[in-house]
Amino acid sequence: MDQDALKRQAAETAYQHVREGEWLGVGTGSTVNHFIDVLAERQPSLQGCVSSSEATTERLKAAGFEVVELNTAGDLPLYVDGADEVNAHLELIKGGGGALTREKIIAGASRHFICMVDESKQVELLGRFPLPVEVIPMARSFVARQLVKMGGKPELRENFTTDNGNPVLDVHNLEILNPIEMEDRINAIPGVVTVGLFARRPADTLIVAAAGGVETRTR
Ligand SMILES: O=C[C@H](O)[C@H](O)[C@H](O)COP(=O)(O)O
Repeated sequence: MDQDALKRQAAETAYQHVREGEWLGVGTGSTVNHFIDVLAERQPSLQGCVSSSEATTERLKAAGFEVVELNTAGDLPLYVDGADEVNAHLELIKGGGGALTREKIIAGASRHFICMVDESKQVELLGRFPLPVEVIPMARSFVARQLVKMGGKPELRENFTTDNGNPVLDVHNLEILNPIEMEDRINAIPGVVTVGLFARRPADTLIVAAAGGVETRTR
């Protein structure tokens, strides 16, 4: 089975957690796009959606769903998103699509965070996927130098700014032995908007689609 079919299976499984009449937080990326396709087909009568990116907002609206600001919705019962890497503790690397900051805000505001991945995203140690760090433009070089001191190799994501208008540094070669400590250290560098490590707010439920079937794990 190809990766796209696995993503669709993970999305179908995540859909089973969607409740009519409630708010729904929706993440960003190719796996989430499958989830939005499922929403578009089933047309649940939601209270409304909160979106983590302009791209997701556009897709949700095209599928007929109302998208409101998080400020309007308040805390959410459910947030569904993908990830670039996940470990056994359901800690994640996110931000391959650059939506990390809004994703982390919505995850923080949600009671239940479901993460959907295909089996290729599972790792023992986080960090093989370059760790995205969104930075304030004037702090870009300063933050990069601090990341080098931490043993990383930051690369500016070319021709890219986030929905918040900021650049992203993709940090290679980091040994993330303690994800919570690493998240705190990087977030403490002045000029960092968000690091794409989700260790302080890991997923609550992980849906892994593999060739042998879909597995659901909870923390
Ligand atoms: O910024 C993007 C998000 O963190 C995505 O959830 C992540 O990059 C995974 O995306 P995909 O489902 O396309 O692999």
